[in-house]
Amino acid sequence: MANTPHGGVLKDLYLRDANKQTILAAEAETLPSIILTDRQLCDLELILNGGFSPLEGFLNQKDYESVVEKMRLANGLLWTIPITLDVSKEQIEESKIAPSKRIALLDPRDYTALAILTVEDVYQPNKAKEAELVYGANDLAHPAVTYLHEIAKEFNVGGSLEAIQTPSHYDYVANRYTPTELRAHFKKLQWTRVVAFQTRNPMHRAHRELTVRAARQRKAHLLIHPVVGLTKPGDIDHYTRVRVYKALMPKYPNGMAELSLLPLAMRMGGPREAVWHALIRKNHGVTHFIVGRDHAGPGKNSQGVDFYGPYDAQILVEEYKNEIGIEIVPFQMVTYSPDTDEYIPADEVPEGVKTLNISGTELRRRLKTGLSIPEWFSYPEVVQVLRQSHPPRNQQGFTIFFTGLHASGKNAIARALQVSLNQESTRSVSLLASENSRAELSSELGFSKRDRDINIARQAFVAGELTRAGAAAIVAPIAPYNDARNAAKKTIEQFGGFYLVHVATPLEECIKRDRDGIYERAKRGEIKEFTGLDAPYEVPTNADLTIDITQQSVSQAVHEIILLLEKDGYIGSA
Ligand SMILES: Nc1ncnc2c1ncn2[C@@H]1O[C@H](COP(=O)(O)OS(=O)(=O)O)[C@@H](OP(=O)(O)O)[C@H]1O
Repeated sequence: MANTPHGGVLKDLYLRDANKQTILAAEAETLPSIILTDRQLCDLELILNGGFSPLEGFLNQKDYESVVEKMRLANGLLWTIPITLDVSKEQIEESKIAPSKRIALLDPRDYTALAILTVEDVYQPNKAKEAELVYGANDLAHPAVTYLHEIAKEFNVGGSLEAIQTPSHYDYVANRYTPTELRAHFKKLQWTRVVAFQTRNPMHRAHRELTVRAARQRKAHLLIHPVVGLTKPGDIDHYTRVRVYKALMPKYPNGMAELSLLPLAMRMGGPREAVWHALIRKNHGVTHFIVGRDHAGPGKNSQGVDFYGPYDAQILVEEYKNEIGIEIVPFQMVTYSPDTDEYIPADEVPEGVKTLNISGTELRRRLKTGLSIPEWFSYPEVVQVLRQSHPPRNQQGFTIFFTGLHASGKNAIARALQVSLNQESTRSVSLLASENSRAELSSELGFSKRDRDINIARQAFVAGELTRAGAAAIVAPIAPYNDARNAAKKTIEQFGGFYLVHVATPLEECIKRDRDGIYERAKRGEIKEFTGLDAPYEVPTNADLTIDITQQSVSQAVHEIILLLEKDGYIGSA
């Protein structure tokens, strides 16, 4: 028998409202609407499918205050994380949001109406108090507190929901189960005792060992139930993680474990989040839930101290275990003993016995540099998935971003660099020459600061996309302004390497080298706002390389760039 939902009844609003969905969809067309944020979309999905039972909507003020202060809904039922629909003053005015009004809630990706909210109240949350009581500190080092203060809007709208349709998913659709579907699946498999494992990270041998031990101890089957909604900023993307989980599943004995993806927006709320996670699993029909060390931990606060103690989450779930109604399986991380070639719980390691571990940071370093990842740590199939998503530097894309005055020689160096890089067979090389970029991307733009900034942003966008795809991009605009160059760096470096090369040829030399006589025309006033004459060139202070073509040949300049790329591992074999 699957576990009883929290509050006794599974609030599957899709099932409840199935026979009026056409009418609701037609009504939604006539209503004012709110376009949901990514987090609100995740929350909505779990309210509508019963994952957040007993909630049937977003918290009204009474429930919100009670959850913040007492970890309970106003009716006394345990609930630890406030699930709120935040809106701005402008949204309230525009959509005339007020008690008893009906509002359509739209999917931000395609504006499909997913639900209708009947407004109960509109209230202003005390964000500082929420941060203190729910997350333990009003400290912006906590991602949920940053979200609260910097992303969430000023007001909350409370009210009940009617379900029109589920948000569409286009990835791993077959692995996504609603609570109703999961309960039916357990029934079909004749699973009665199920221990769920929550994760937002890739899984390796230690996790397989830990979950099998938990199943063995409780004579239960296993549900691997990872979060694929929103996790901690900087986490490995869920596409990669799901491929990892799929590579890991065959490592369990046949029939022991199932994988289901949970579209949850995590808050990294430690102890309170652990209780919330347990309630969500209970709603999915699970009977046991693993709570490990530092469950849903956000890391360190602004003083460099951990927000929560490593076992705070275990302590809180233990305190409320009767009300949660799911058996908590507290678990120590397991660690590898090379002498006996086995994994043992960290607290059972005998005195003096050597153990090995690889931290998440160390793993990321090894992936980045292409260093080996030992078999005792992970399965070759898992490592292969991680390597595909984290190719070593010599397979990653990069951008060489030249900046310098007209006729500084940057175009000649850029062209020579393109030829030189073409000798390598590993990447395609794209040169966005200044004249091409102006003609193809920015033909309507002139040379005001605003127009130049837009021109640079467009080139950065294209270079970023090329870099993301693993290519080498070379751009060579004048790019006279610091802020535009810095913005370009930010756009591009999230996808791969970025190098700013300043071709620092002095103005007098540029004028001498200017065969087309452009500077002469500018001096005569035929061209206005010309960089170096009557428009500024802000000399970069953060260039990765500075070249002066009066001192160096084109060949030498290209070689210096090649040396830089080699040093960082972008070219040559690792
Ligand atoms: N007012 C003014 N100021 C600077 N340059 C001017 C101007 N008007 C036209 N040109 C010609 O346009 C080329 C520079 O375009 P960019 O796209 O590189 O400029 S910017 O980065 O947007 O500032 C540059 O050519 P190249 O240096 O050969 O690319 C200039 O000849």
